[in-house]
Amino acid sequence: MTSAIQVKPISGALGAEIDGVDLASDLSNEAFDQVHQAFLDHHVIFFRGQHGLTPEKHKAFGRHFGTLNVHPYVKGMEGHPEILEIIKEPEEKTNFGGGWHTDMSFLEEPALGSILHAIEVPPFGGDTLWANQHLAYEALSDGLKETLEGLTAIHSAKGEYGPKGQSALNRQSMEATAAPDAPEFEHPVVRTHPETGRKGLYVNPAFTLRFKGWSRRESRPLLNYLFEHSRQEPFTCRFRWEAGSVAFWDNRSTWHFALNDYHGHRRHMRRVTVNGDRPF
Ligand SMILES: O=C(O)CCC(=O)C(=O)O
Ligand SMILES: [Fe+2]
Repeated sequence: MTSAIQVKPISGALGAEIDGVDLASDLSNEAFDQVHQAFLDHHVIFFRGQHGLTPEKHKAFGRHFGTLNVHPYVKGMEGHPEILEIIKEPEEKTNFGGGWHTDMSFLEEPALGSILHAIEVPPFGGDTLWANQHLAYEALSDGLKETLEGLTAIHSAKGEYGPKGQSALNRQSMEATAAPDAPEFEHPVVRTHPETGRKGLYVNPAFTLRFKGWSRRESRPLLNYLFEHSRQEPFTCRFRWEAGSVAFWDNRSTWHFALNDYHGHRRHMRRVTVNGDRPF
């Protein structure tokens, strides 16, 4: 049987739009395999016009890939604890996800992927950017690659969700709990993707605090170098949302950044987060 699914890359680095899939319908095994393969090949995939994706269907699609996460610090949607309502009201100044990060690297088993559904979008702005962390790793010198291979990093939510955090804490439209005592977890700096075997950088500006066995001050210069390196334009793509658009990204191989450039307008998204495994 031939399939109507089409995969159209949106940049040379990562990201592809998928045509011919209704995420609210029961996907055939063949369609599901194609979506999964596109996800692995392109690291973030986009679907347009998914107006029928109810909270139940959104969760059902996520469950194809793993169990669903209930965020430890941000309150979920009424009746759907696994769904985060990411809302910015017109008068709010800060936004959720407004700095480069990968979701939930502060857990022992960080998120595999996140599935974001646009409910209401501003007339301009509010785009999201992604950065391919395989490309970031591959662009490093052999010497630095070798050094980083031997390093472990400490991740925690205590900064972002602590007193000076940039996250959802100071926002009215999303209820977040302060977590100044959030636990620390160790992850390798160079992570091997569990499904493709490809290596990538796995540190990020939001949740990586320092290298294991190094002080914070010692870690800062090298971490800052990696943070600047990893966000370079040739590693990125940028997506323009419409109501009904869906993005499904791989948190094991990408960073993302939600632009906050639509003051005076409302933006409302819903996210389902798929649990992942322990990085190695
Ligand atoms: O609102 C967005 O575009 C992305 C926000 C974010 O970081 C997330 O949903 O994980
Ligand atoms: Fe995020």
